[in-house]
Amino acid sequence: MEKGSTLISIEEAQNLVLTCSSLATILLEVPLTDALDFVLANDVISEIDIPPFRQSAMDGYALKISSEKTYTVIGEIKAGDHANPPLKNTETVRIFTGAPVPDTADAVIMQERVAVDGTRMSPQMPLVSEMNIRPRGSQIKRGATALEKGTVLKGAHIGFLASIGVTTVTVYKKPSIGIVVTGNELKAPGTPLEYGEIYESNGTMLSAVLRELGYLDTAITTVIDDYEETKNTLAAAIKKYDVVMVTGGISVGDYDFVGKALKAIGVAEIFYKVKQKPGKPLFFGKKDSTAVFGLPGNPAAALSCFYIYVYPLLKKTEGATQTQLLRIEMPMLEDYNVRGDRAQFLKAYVNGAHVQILGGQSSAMVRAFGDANALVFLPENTTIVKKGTPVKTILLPTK
Ligand SMILES: Nc1nc2c(c(=O)[nH]1)N[C@H]1C(S)=C(S)[C@@H](COP(=O)(O)OP(=O)(O)OC[C@H]3O[C@@H](n4cnc5c(N)ncnc54)[C@H](O)[C@@H]3O)O[C@H]1N2
Ligand code: MOO
Repeated sequence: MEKGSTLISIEEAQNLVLTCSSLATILLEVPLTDALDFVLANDVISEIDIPPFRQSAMDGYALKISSEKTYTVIGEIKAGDHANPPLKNTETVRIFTGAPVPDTADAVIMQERVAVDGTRMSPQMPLVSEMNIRPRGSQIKRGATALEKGTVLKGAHIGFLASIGVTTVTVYKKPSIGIVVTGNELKAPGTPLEYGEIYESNGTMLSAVLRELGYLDTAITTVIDDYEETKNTLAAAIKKYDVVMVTGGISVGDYDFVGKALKAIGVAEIFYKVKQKPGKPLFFGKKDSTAVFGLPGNPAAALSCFYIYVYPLLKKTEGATQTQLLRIEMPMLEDYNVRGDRAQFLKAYVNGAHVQILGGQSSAMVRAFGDANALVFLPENTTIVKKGTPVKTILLPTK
């Protein structure tokens, strides 16, 4: 344990974030076409069978199976036709994929497996009852749950809901998110840098990452290292947004005003400092219904804390069943010598059957995050991880 501070464990911190976050109370009815990335607030019940009729899965011939070797072609049914001709024992209809299979037919034979001579059709393979016919309701039955409450709507879900005729869905309102970046050294890209200055990138990065995840109600505010200004800016952000992420100014330096300012404006500290690398000085607190994260100023540390702590809170707030990023075990591609004794999150690339720890792990360097599709978690006091050893691998969202 560090002198003069109480570092909590990663697990403790993650649990505190989840127990202290509350579900959105505002529900929205949105057109299905605008529902991507929202979370369903109700189960969606299908009002129809899908497919709504017995449907041909092949281009071929629909028939009633008999002992006859040859059938007479009496017509044709294509997708979208409403015909339902009664078939006698030795009759068949030409049929196409997606077309309704006549009630009297019990098999469809694909056209590659028949011999045709004028209106005479002879199957060239054994016929099996209901072959190449999609039963009515085989994808979903009327009255069944199509999608459950808590589902994060992806493109495929939107397609599935469209297929059962849904036009609007009830979803949780997504949290609004204020990003406050602190530091005298920060300049907006587009202006020349004076000695000692850097370009502001945390706000731009976090807002882009939020956009990737479907959070669009966000804004960035910049504040200099001044106690009064920090207090005023944070108080205004906390009043306005459901979640506030501050970056920088959370460590122990004389000009790190964020902690003091948050306390002064009445943000209750839930934890400050976590036994992890990067992101040791992470702060989490609450004021009224607003969750406040003090993220480290170092860009890669800020992003790492975003995925491990802020992401689950956002997901829980918007009602998602799955709040954590997916975790798998993957064998290491190469040996890795660990620096430091804190538990670590390392930028990594899952490549087929292995995971590779990327170069450029410094929390000041964000480049490797761009190449990463995962974070490898190594518990505290790990010294070396040998090639082939399975490690906990957290998959980053891909877009
Ligand atoms: N005496 C100690 N010093 C530090 C400790 C410590 O325990 N004792 N912890 C170090 C660790 S770990 C981290 S992480 C940083 C966190 O410090 P802050 O959160 O207070 O961040 P700053 O000092 O304001 O900035 C750190 C670094 O990041 C750059 N930065 C800040 N904001 C932005 C931005 N919006 N865009 C781009 N870059 C940004 C800033 O210029 C600094 O270089 O504290 C260590 N120190
Ligand atoms: O923990 Mo700091 O977040 O290493 O960079």
